[in-house]
Amino acid sequence: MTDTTTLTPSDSPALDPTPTGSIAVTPSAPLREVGALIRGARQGRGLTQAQLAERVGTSQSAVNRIEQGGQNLSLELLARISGALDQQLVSIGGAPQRSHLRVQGGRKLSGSIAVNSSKNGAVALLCAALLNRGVTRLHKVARIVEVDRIIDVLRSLGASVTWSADGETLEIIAPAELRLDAIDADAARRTRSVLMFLGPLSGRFDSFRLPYAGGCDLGTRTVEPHLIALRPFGVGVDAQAGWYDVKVARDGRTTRSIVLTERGDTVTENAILAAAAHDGETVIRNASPNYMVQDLCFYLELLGIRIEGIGTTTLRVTGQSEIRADVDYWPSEDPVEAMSLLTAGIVTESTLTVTHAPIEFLEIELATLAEMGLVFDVSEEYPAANGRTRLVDITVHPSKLRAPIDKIHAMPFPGLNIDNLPFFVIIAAMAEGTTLVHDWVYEGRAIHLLDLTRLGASVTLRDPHRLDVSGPAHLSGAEVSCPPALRPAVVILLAMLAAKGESVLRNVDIIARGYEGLQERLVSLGASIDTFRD
Ligand SMILES: CC(=O)N[C@H]1[C@@H](OP(=O)(O)OP(=O)(O)OC[C@H]2O[C@@H](n3ccc(=O)[nH]c3=O)[C@H](O)[C@@H]2O)O[C@H](CO)[C@@H](O)[C@@H]1O
Ligand SMILES: C=C(OP(=O)(O)O)C(=O)O
Repeated sequence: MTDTTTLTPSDSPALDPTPTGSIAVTPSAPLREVGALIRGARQGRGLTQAQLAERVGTSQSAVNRIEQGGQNLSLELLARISGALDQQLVSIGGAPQRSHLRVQGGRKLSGSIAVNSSKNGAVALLCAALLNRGVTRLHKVARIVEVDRIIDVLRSLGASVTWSADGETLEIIAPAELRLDAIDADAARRTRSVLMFLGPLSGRFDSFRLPYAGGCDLGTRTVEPHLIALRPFGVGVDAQAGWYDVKVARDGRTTRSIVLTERGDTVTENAILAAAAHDGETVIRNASPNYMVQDLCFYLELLGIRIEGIGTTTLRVTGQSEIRADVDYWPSEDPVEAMSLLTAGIVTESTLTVTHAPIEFLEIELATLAEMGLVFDVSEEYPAANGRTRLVDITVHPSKLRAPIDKIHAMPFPGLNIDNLPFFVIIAAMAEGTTLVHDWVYEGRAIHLLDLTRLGASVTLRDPHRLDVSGPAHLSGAEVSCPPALRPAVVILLAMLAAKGESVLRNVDIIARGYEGLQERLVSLGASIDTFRD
């Protein structure tokens, strides 16, 4: 049997702090049994009720009621608890269950929606917080699974990481002594970002171990650039049986020069973190000036680290072996989420406003869209809560789109963001003519976008990096299994919003890795999306 929660604009499943009026109760699974399942899974993760409550955005007493079977549960809340515990919870009939979405497509969206802070900024800031012996308070961090994974790793190392009762603020206090042997290798292996512990830890330890890094299924992503970047700090890494064995040979130098072999985002962050953790001055050349790197730099400046050249490809970082500051920081808004929401409006031919869009990191995307005939308005700029990032509101209007003359390809910032490139595939599918989309960065991301053909889009693979996309497509509903890659998964969901009739997207849990409440937020704009489990 299938349990279904229907979400429509009028009953969007506000995950209120103490969920009462639930949308649907699983009739076949008595609440007590569900409560016991949650208790078991929570205890298995070594979490207290209060810690689970923080992650879900509810109160400890609500978790207690849920575990006792005394609290009605919506499937949406169950999915959220599953996400917080990183585990499929409800297993009606035995097999572990995954979430799926049923989309009634072809509806226009309307209204306005604000962009959340970014996944990629958040993970860098969480790793950076390890450097600070004072208290770091990060405000409005997105409640996403990727953040939870890093929090799990930080907690396993002995850090105190707590969400405020309103779920708005994350407080991180690094321990006096890190418990490196107790690292949660399981959580660490599911995120590539754990690599960014290399930089901070190299400042504090002469030898340590880190589990291999994970991430989306996008093809091979080497760690070599990270090792090259950290060599000037004496960092040597031996990769063995799922672990990086790291040794740091200190040579007393107080000036270092690093030339990055790739202008990668996390490698730049690792180099900055290592430079911040070491006394003296480090010059980093071929640095990425991308949004998450800037976010990290703004936070480090608050910690007292001097960084010249923020937003450029040459950074001069003056580090300190002892950093102790109590700081509040508001991570900046996510250009990739902004692009996702803009795409929702574009492909459904809606008038939709996306507020709090970080314009510096969307300029090329907007210029490309303008070439494709998109009609849109951009508001005056206003500062983000961090006081540094420039924001705008962007309103897209229904437009007759055409293929651009030239291919669309990504470049390190200030080029078109590689994580925004997949959204251009569905946009190109709605445009008149043929567009060549070139993803030279990832060996295995373009292939996931072939799933759009299931909905009637004309997308063909020239080779693993190049897609020919012809339009305009008249999409119609279909059943698709979610690709194991975050952005392609969201692209398929957005295409389903545009496709006439009913679509089903199976196994959508990966979306929660990088987006907070995406389904609910699309529903609040007029989309019809049901969440269900088999
Ligand atoms: C947590 C985080 O912030 N993740 C982002 C970060 O990952 P991250 O910084 O980990 O990206 P990688 O280092 O894996 O780089 C992505 C791919 O691009 C290649 N490459 C990169 C730069 C370059 O100058 N030349 C080159 O060939 C790499 O070899 C790799 O195959 O950057 C990626 C590229 O913007 C984004 O997709 C990820 O969302
Ligand atoms: C590729 C991505 O992230 P990660 O580097 O975390 O795998 C992404 O955000 O699309």
